[in-house]
Amino acid sequence: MGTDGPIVEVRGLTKKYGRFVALDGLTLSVGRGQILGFIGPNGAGKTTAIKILVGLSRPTAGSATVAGVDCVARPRQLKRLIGYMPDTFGSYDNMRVSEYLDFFGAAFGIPRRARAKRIDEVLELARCPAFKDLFVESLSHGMRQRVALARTLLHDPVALILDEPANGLDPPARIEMRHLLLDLAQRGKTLIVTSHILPELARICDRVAIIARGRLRASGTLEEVARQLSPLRTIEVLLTRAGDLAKTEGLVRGHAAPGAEIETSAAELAVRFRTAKSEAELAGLLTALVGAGAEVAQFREVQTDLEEAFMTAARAGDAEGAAGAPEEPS
Ligand SMILES: Nc1ncnc2c1ncn2[C@@H]1O[C@H](COP(=O)(O)OP(=O)(O)OP(=O)(O)O)[C@@H](O)[C@H]1O
Repeated sequence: MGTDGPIVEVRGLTKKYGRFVALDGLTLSVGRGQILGFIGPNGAGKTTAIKILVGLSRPTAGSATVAGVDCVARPRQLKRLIGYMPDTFGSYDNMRVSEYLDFFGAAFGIPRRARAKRIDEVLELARCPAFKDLFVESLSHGMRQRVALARTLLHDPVALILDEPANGLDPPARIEMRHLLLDLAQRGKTLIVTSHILPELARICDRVAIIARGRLRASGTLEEVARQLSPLRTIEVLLTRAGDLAKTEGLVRGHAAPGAEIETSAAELAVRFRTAKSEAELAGLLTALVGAGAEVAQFREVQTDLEEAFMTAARAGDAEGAAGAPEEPS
């Protein structure tokens, strides 16, 4: 996956509303078949960036391309390459799902004959062929999300931008949506997905980009992002005997930097600590523990979760704002 060079490429993208900078030099790229989780607190600039990518807004500076096509200079060509699923469905009374998709297919300029076939294909892709003859207004929220996804696929775009696709879905519908998105990536689609349900994103994304106050705070795999936001990682030592806890804590304290956070849990038979030490130094600690007779069941790094990375990035944005970033317009 992701071997053909970037499909979506954003360089130095900046958007100002008057003196207010909503997006400040955003640079990122997403490869073919990759899923990028695009996250940030409310007002971070996600929608601003998405609007530029789908050709609905012009940047103040910088550039954005999809499959090499400039999002500003060539909006007609761009619309064929990109599928955008906003977080609202709209209201469509007295319309069956097939008519709804036919309406959008026509808007995309798909000839009538091809349209009928394409509607069956996208309903298959969105795993909802049984919805075809139902009235749109009778669909549940989860069913609508699948129909919206089918609509997004009608013109066979190379890249999909999905705004909060899992929002408001119950757990089974969320799992179904997750499988659908992974399936589309497998088929070579490039996906940019925003979500406030962070554990959900962590399960499907190859990479994440975190923005706050218009600026990119961290990007890469979840592990890389965690590292960019904090050089410290959490190591957990699990023991088999309570009698080894004090000895383990002592050795960890000797190894860690002065004043380092060390937490010992008798209930879990665990010692956890935050450290910036190298792999070789950690291997040395493990050797010392075993040499001292501690029975170590596990010695491992505890992964930072996306929620924690998100909060760190948001706090960095807030601290910067408090230090004098421009105020929002009234
Ligand atoms: N047309 C506009 N005029 C002035 N300011 C705007 C305009 N559109 C957006 N903004 C401001 O730009 C900032 C970024 O907004 P944006 O909608 O991109 O955030 P977001 O990350 O999508 O937030 P959310 O998660 O709440 O949807 C906000 O402070 C917003 O008030």
